[in-house]
Amino acid sequence: MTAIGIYGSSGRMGRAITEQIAIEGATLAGGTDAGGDPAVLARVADVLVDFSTPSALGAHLAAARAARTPLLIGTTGLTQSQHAAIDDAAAEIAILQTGNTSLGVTLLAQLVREAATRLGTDWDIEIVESHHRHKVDAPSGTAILLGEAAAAGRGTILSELRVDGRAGLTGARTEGTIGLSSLRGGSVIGDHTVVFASEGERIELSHLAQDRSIFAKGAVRAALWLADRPAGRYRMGDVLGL
Ligand SMILES: NC(=O)C1=CN([C@@H]2O[C@H](COP(=O)(O)OP(=O)(O)OC[C@H]3O[C@@H](n4cnc5c(N)ncnc54)[C@H](OP(=O)(O)O)[C@@H]3O)[C@@H](O)[C@H]2O)C=CC1
Ligand SMILES: O=C(O)C1=N[C@H](C(=O)O)C[C@H](O)C1
Repeated sequence: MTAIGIYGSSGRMGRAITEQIAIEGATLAGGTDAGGDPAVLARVADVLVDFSTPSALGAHLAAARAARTPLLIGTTGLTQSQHAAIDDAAAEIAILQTGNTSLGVTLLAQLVREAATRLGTDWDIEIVESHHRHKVDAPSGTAILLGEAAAAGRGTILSELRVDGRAGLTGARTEGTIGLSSLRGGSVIGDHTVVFASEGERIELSHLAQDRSIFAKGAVRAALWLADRPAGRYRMGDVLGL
């Protein structure tokens, strides 16, 4: 039976994934938190999931690579150079990196891409996300994922179009840009709305997470799928056939 190791096992997501592994009758190889040994866990696990913190990514990638153990990266707030390090490691092991492991957001990203493809640049795209007061990164990994889907629908990459937050005398909106805005408060698990706004009409595509178990279910499903994959960088869409 496939044994799953968890980096960040005592955190909110680590605990939800531990519960999900038990619900599915899968096997838990063990877990680490700050100060743990990622290399030992990588050697005993068949597949690893990382829901910890960006500063730990380098050590987790190195451990997974050395042990040749596939790795699912759910941690958000990653830099461009960390994405380059993931690409590098994916030449040797199977890696799935995603800002959201839920089925709903994976489908939403497809819908957003489709809408952005069909609607011209006179339809402004704005992404609004809300999360609990403990979240340390903004905008959320999901907002970035949805922004990337919208940008892909417009035939480009998010960094070409992205506008983060707005304050002060900003001037009028530049056509074709994609705005990202974040709210933080209370216990919100994770809400995302992609707004397509034109003259006289507006389309809003939303996903509202009501329980962290949706991420845990997707993470366990993706980890079991990833365990047997050859080296390469994968997406949730590959797991779910979307
Ligand atoms: N992709 C997705 O679908 C989702 C992604 N996330 C992302 O997952 C990450 C974790 O979220 P959440 O569980 O809410 O956060 P928490 O703060 O609750 O948990 C983070 C965990 O990581 C541990 N940690 C810190 N440093 C290290 C380290 N060097 N090695 C191993 N573990 C370490 C912490 O341990 P300690 O307490 O000892 O510091 C803690 O147990 C965030 O980036 C979040 O955005 C969250 C939900 C869904
Ligand atoms: O930190 C969280 O809680 C979440 N993080 C992910 C993100 O940054 O998008 C996914 C989910 O929205 C919950």
